[in-house]
Amino acid sequence: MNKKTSLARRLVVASASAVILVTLVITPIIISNISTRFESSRQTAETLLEGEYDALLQGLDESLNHTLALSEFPTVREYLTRTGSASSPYQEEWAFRNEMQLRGMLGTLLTHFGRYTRLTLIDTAGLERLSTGPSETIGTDHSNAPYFREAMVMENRALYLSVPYQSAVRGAQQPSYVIDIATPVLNADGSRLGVLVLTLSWDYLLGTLPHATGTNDNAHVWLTDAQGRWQLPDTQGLFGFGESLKDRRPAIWAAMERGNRGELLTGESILVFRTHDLRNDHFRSEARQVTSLPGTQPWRIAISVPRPDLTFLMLESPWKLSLIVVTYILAIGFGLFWVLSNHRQRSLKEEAHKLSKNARAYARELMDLYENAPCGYHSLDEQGVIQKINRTELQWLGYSKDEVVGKRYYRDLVSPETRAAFDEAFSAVLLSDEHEGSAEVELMRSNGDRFPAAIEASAQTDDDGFQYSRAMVFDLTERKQIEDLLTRQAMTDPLTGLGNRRFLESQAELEIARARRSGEPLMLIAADLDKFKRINDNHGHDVGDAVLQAFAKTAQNELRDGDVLCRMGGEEFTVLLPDTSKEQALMIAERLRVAVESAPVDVGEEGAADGYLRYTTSMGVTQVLPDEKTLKPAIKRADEALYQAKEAGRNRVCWGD
Ligand SMILES: Nc1nc2c(ncn2[C@@H]2O[C@H](COP(=O)(O)OP(=O)(O)OP(=O)(O)O)[C@@H](O)[C@H]2O)c(=O)[nH]1
Repeated sequence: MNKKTSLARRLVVASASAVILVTLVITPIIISNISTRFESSRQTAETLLEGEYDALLQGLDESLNHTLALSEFPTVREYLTRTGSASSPYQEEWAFRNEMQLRGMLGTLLTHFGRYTRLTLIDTAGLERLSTGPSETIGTDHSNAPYFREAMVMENRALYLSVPYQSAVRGAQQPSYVIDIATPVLNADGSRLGVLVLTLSWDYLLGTLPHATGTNDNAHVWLTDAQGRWQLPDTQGLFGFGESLKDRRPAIWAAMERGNRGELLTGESILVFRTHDLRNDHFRSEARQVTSLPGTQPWRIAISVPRPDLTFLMLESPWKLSLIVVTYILAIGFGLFWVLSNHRQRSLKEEAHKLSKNARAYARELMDLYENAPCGYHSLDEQGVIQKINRTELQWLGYSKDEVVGKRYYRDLVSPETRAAFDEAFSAVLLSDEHEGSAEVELMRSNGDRFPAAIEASAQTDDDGFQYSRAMVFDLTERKQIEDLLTRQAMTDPLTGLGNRRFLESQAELEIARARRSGEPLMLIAADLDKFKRINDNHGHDVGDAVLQAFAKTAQNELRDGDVLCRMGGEEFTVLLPDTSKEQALMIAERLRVAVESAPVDVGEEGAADGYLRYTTSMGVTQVLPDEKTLKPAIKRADEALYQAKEAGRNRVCWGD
C-alpha cells in the first residue's frame, strides 16, 4: 500500500471515529432529551384532552339547559295550548300578542347566543306551529321525524339528541353542521302540548374548543361516535366528516375501543383518549334523561400531539441542530487535523530515522576507515597516555586495545634512542602556537622488534583549551628499506659488487674513528692492475670486465671480514685494513699480489691461447695516520707508493711514507 492510500484510509478512519465518538456522546443526551420531551408532550396531550372535554361538555350542557328552560317557558306553553281560530276580537288580539311575544323572545335567544340556528315548535299532531330560522315552514309535518316521535313519548325534562348533520343556516352561504335537541313541552297539569326542537350549530360549538382547529402545539382533536365515525368537520385535514376511523385506522380504533381512557403511540404521534356517553354523563345539565340514536353514543374524544423524535427535536430547536452539526464538524476537523499532523510527524520521524541510519552507516564507515586506515591513528591526553588507537597501529605494535588504552604512555613505545625526538614533537603539540609536531622515531613492538615510523600530531582544542593530541603514524620500514637499497646502490660498483669510492669514504669515517678510539693502526692499500689497457685492447672490453671481476673475487678471498675492499674506478682498487700493522699490511698486499699473479682468468679460447689470461697488479701500502681525519693524505701516499711500484717494473708492493 503506498503512502497516499494509507493516508486516505487513515483520514477516513479518523472521520468515522470522530463521527462514532460524537454519536456515542450525544446519543444518550438526545435520547434523554427525547424522553423528557416525550413525557412533556404526553402531559400536554392529557391537559389538552381535559380542556377540550370540559369545553365541549360545558357548551353542550348549556344548550341542553337552554332547551329545557325554553320548553317550560309559559309563553311557549300558551302558544301551543291555543287551538283553532279566535272566537272573539279579544282572543285574537291576545293570540297575536302572544305570538309576537314568543317570536321576539326566540329571536332574541337566537341572536343573543349565536350558537342556535333554528327553533321549532311542533304540536302533538306533528305539525310545525312555529319556527325561526332560514325559512318559515309552519305547517310542515314532523310526525315521522325521530326527534318528534322520541320526544312525544318522553317524560318531562328528558331530551333527545340527534347526530350532527348538514343543514342550510340563515345568513350563511354554505350549509353547516348542526345538531337537534328535542324535548317535550308539557302543561302544568302534565298534559302533552307538543315538542320543542332547538337546532345547535355544531360548527359553532366545536369552534369554541381551544384546539379543534389544530393550531395549537400541532395538537389535533379527535371526535368519533360509538361506531368510529368522524364527528368533526374537515378542518384539521385528518378525516372527513362521517369517515370511518374503524376503516381508516383500524389499529387505533381497536385500541380506543378497548377502554374508556388510554394512551396510544403511533409512528408519528401520541394519542390520549377518553369516552363520553351523553346518555349517562349529563349531570352537569339539568336534564333528567338524554336519549340519542342507537350506535351514536358514547363519543370518543382524543387529542393527538406529534411524537417527539430526532427530526422533531431538530426542527423544534434549530440551534440544537446547529450545535450538533458544529460538534460533528469540529470532531471530524480535529480527527483530520490529528491524522495530518500525525502523518507529518511520522514522515519527520521516518526522515530522522533515515538520516540517523545514514549517519550511523557514515559513522561506521568512518570508524572502519579510522580503524583500518593504512596509517596508524592515536590520541593522547595531556600526559601522553593513550586514549584512542586504531587497529592498524595496534597490529603494528602487537598490542590489544585493552592493554594500552588508558594504561600506557605512548613514549614508552618509542625506542630510547629516538625518545628525545618524540618528546620534542609532543612538547610542540602541547605548547607551540601551531599546536603541531612531528618526529621520525623507532617504535617498539610487544615482541621487542623495532620499526621506523613518522609521527605527525596536532592538538585538538576548544574553548577550554587542550583536549587531546591526535596523531597519524606512518610505518617507514619500507621507505627505509628503499632508502637503504638506494644508498647501497649508490655506494656499490655494479660490475664487481664491491663498494665504490663513496662507500669507501663512508667506511673511512667509521674506521678512522674506531682506530682513534682503539689506538690500533689503520692501513690502506691502493691496487692497480698492470697494463690493463693492453688487456682491453688485445682481448676486448668484456675480457677486461671479467678480469676486474676476477680480481675482486681473488681479493675478497684473501682479505678478512673486517677489511674494506672498494673499487675506486677503472682498474684501481683500495683496501682499508683495520687493526693492522705495517708488516701485516705489506704481507697481505704481497699475498694478494701473488694470488692474482697465480690465478689467471678463464676467458675462453677466443680470449687467450690456452683459454687463461694472466695478469698482475701493483700496490702501494701506507698507514692512515692517527691525526688524519680523512683518507685523502693516506690515498695520496699510497698512490705515490703505487707509482713507485709501477716505475719499478710493476707486479710488486711498495710502502709509502
Ligand atoms: N674492461 C674495462 N676496462 C676499463 C675499465 N675501467 C677502466 N678501464 C680501462 O683500463 C685502462 C687503464 O689503462 P691505463 O691507465 O693506461 O693503465 P695500464 O694500461 O694498466 O697501465 P699501467 O697502469 O701503467 O700498468 C684503460 O684502457 C681503461 O679504458 C672497466 O671498467 N672495464
